[in-house]
Amino acid sequence: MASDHGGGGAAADASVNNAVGLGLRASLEETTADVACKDSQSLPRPLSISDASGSVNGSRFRVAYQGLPGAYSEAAAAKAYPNCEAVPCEQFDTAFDAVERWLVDRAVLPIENSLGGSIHRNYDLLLRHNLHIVGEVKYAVRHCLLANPGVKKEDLKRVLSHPQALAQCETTLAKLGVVRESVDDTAGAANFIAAHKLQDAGAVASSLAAEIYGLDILARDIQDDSDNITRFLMLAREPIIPVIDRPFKTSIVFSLEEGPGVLFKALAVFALRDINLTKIESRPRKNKPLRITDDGSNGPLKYFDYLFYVDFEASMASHNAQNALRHLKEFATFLKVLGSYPRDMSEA
Ligand SMILES: O=C(O)C(=O)Cc1ccccc1
Repeated sequence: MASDHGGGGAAADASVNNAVGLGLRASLEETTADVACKDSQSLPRPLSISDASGSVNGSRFRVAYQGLPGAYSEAAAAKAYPNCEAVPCEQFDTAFDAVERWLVDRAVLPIENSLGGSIHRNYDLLLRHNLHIVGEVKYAVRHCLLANPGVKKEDLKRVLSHPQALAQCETTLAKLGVVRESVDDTAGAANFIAAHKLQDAGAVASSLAAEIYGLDILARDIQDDSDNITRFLMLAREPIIPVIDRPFKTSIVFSLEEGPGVLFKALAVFALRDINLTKIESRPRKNKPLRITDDGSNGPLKYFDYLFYVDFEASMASHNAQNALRHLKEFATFLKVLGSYPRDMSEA
């Protein structure tokens, strides 16, 4: 399992060491599952943006996630940091702020899914905040169709869930002929239908969410493909120190000049050094969406400006990766290393 904490490996983690110094290290007595299985009345209240008191109340390693207990991000946090305290947050920004303000040690961010593809908004968040990627986990998501006790499939007129979950269950939901409604997280959908005792609405969420919110499971494994893997990133205030004695991955973001072959040239810096790319994603450059160039004869031309997010299989501690990035810097108009971290080699 890929973890930047608790494994005692060679990747010295500056922020974990800080956390230990401040007494924030995870205790071993209570697991995240223990926390998640308490009844919903005693569940931790999600952090909101106004929770700036800095009241770090215990000694456990704290991992913020967006959503309510029973969300898949909570399970991903537990996979990455087995004895952590998973801290539910209303929004991703709250989770990121909580790390920046030392309220928690890590934030978890779902970034891509084998069925639904990239979670674009979360790519944008990586640049908006100044956190570092320190780990990744792949988690096999198994969706259930949930409803209040007594409600049958035929009663359902609408189904609520996270947009990725709805997309991953498209075939099942289309067969049911229900209206799909997007909400912030899967467990939030389960909580909503339970709290409002809805008789005509279901939720797509985990079996744990069914248990927590007292719902019935009408169907299990309703995702379009049984191999439904989501990749989550672990974010911290400080980068980890990369090593070369185990498989590492590095995530970067860059932008390029306009012109023929520029992306080809950028990707060649990796190909020339035999560095394998595992992901490329382009996003509009939000603070500078258009590039204006003057080609002389036709006057000013407007082009869309893009950011390219690339993951490659090498550690920033390797000369190969350093040379590739030095080469890329020669012609990239912007380049940032988002993190160099151990690859999750586990079965999802
Ligand atoms: O809403 C959740 O439970 C999440 O953690 C986000 C998500 C949604 C669907 C698949 C994977 C992660």
